[in-house]
Amino acid sequence: MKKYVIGLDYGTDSVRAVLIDTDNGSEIASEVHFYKRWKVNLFCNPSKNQFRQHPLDHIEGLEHTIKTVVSSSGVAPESVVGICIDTTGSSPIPMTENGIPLALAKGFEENPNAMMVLWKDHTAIKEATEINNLALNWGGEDFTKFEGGIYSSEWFWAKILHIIREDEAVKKATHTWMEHCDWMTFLLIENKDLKTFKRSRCAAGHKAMWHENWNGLPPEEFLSKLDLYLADLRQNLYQETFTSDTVAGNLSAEWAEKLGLTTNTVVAVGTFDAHAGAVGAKIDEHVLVRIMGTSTCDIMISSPDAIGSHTVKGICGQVDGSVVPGLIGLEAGQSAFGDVLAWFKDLLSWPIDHLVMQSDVISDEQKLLLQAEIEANFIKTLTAQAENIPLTEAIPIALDWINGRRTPDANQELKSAISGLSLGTKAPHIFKALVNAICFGSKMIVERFESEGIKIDTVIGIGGVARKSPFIMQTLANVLNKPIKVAQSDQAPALGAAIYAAVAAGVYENVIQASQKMGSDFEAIYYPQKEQVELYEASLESYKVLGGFIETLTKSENYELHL
Ligand SMILES: Nc1ncnc2c1ncn2[C@@H]1O[C@H](COP(=O)(O)OP(=O)(O)O)[C@@H](O)[C@H]1O
Ligand SMILES: O=C(CO)[C@@H](O)[C@@H](O)COP(=O)(O)O
Repeated sequence: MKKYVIGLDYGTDSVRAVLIDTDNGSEIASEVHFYKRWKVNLFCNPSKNQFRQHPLDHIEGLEHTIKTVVSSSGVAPESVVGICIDTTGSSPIPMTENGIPLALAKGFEENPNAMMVLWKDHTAIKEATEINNLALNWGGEDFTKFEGGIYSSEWFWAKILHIIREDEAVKKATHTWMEHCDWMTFLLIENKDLKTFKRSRCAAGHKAMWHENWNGLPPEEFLSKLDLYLADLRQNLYQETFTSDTVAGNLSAEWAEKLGLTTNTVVAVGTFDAHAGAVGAKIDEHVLVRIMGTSTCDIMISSPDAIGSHTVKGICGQVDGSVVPGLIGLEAGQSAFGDVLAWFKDLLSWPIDHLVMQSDVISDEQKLLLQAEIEANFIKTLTAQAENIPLTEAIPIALDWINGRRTPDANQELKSAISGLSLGTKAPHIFKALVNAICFGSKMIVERFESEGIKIDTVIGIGGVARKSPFIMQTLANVLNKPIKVAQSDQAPALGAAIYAAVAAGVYENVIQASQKMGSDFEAIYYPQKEQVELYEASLESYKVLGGFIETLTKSENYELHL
């Protein structure tokens, strides 16, 4: 009997499922579901950097996408041998004693603090600073050392600390917290015992300071210095963690029926989107896989012997088995990549949204047509014009820190800046400056890996921007001065999740073997252009000077008054 697996990828705006043939990785069916509540900005407050998602958005997406790929593929339910789920992270969810997300419990349905705190929520900057100060000064082990030496407000403990201090009712009603990838996995399987449920190594290691060296999560002695709540919570979390080639459990009878599958299907331990994406793109040692979409994640793997006891500074962690079991997974990234350009598009759209679309001069029907035309050509036209501006023309210098800086050296308090504006600066000049900025931010990550002794031979790009923008990919190849291969798959993270599912179901012996057979091929390669490389080197220096200036300004005593 032929065997199939399902990979599910929960992104920022939507969830995608793919049904994959385990023989060769070919995609038999796929389906996307956009989160309904999130789409209309419910429970979010961007001016406070608050981004929450309702668990019903995730349940609806789970049911719709899996049901659709199973029925549209026409494969026999019993031939679907495994499922694996990846999600964004750190995206923790408060859970009740009965193992349900708090926002599904009576009285908490509309409370954003009872919902999933999305990776890009930066409400916990103060709490992250508190964790960093304690880790450095408490006189014991520095528990941030395998997480780049700086704990981020995007991560597990900082977010929890923030919520429980803000909301007494949520604090009282919450029994445990789960990463999004763990909750989705827990939901599908038969075993509903919170104590024995297998949590993700990837999530725990990169975001919750879990490490074998200190036998799991940071000890109560450390957590209690932050808040007694955290020390109590630790008892309801976990000690052991598992890699995604492991079976978390079999599909429950209830979900098998809902999805049109059988209880023989195994569900693998959950993971993060970027790490799954790297597997979908055939990651290997000395290969940097960049997942370039709303944000970027930069993933590498290294043998434990090569990395030894060295801790790489300023990245989002090095974790045994977070990508490939047996190897150390390294993660870095930018908090905004495509989001920098999405912000600019939004800014330029203001007169369209507030004047053109409110005008009585054109009919509603014409407005709809106009809106569709603008949407189809907005980025395309800016790109075409920006591409034609030579680098020798005055182009502003911008920073990519519009949502703070994830790496190198996390600092989510930083903001973006643009310098070098003149009366001659037009929108395409600023667009080009922003494209340069996101590529310079990428270069800083590559420089950090290399200066820390992690050799990069090949760069692979996956994700929306990698596939949709040859302009950005060419700029990136010039800035990095390295060729970049772009993976063919539209759904590399979901494909990577499917690869984990195939190993968990016993179809392949290990992740590398399965990834070689099932991983994505490549559709394009961008080579650096010599003269451009030299010109970009000069602009990179200006980016570093501007960055240094903004960092100093942010630290200065009176700066907040000017915000
Ligand atoms: N042609 C393009 N040029 C530049 N940015 C783009 C282009 N197409 C999409 N984007 C950006 O890509 C991001 C979405 O990336 P995608 O990988 O599809 O989603 P996600 O990161 O949520 O998984 C958005 O920020 C969008 O602005
Ligand atoms: O930070 C991580 C993983 O560690 C990502 O989940 C996060 O950047 C979100 O990724 P997307 O930009 O939505 O693809």
